[in-house]
Amino acid sequence: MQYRPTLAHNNVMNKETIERLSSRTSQHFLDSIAVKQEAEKILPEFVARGIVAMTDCLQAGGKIMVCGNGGSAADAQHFAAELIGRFERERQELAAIALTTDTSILTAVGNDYSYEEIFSKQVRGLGKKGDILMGISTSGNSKNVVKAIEAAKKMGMKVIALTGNGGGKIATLLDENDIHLCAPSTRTARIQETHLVLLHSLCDGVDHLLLD
Ligand SMILES: O=C(CO)[C@@H](O)[C@H](O)[C@H](O)[C@H](O)COP(=O)(O)O
Ligand SMILES: [Zn+2]
Repeated sequence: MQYRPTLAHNNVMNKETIERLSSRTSQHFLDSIAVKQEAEKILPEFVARGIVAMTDCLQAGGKIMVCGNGGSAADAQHFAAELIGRFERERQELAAIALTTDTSILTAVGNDYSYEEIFSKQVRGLGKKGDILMGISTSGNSKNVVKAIEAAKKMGMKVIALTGNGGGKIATLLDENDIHLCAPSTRTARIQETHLVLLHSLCDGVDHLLLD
């Protein structure tokens, strides 16, 4: 593929290009704000239910397992890090594990079974009744997250699902014991940006219940 010459290549500060790129960035901010404003109308009560469920689980000696693909794998790790480490305040370590990080497990299960099984086998191996599985999928359709949720529900675990796009297949797997946080957008980037606010709200709420 041949790249078009850019500002850097011809070293000319092209005003029209800067304006066009600035305008695209402004639009990203505006679109992100709009989705978050819509989410603020519908999701806080469900986030509150998620906070109570997580705090109950942790106080009873349970743990939170988190999975997702791509940007959502990064979100899973980000969230587990804030529970094990800290969010905004010092507190005890909270039992959380991202199922996206052990490359030996991921490659062995992906290679020997299938990519669809990479999270579900960890859920069956590490999970127990009373734990929570958090599945993050912007489409709601990633098969490895779907299978992890199916495995968790079979084991009597509560599920917190962060989705978008109407919830996809994942929406059909959840019941009244579970918590569904569905970002009101069909665009992956916007959904991911909303998920980050949801994850930080969950951290904040757990800290509030534990510390205040
Ligand atoms: O971050 C992005 C796009 O913004 C991508 O890496 C994205 O996470 C990947 O395409 C994922 O495989 C999408 O999976 P999902 O969110 O639909 O479950
Ligand atoms: Zn992304």
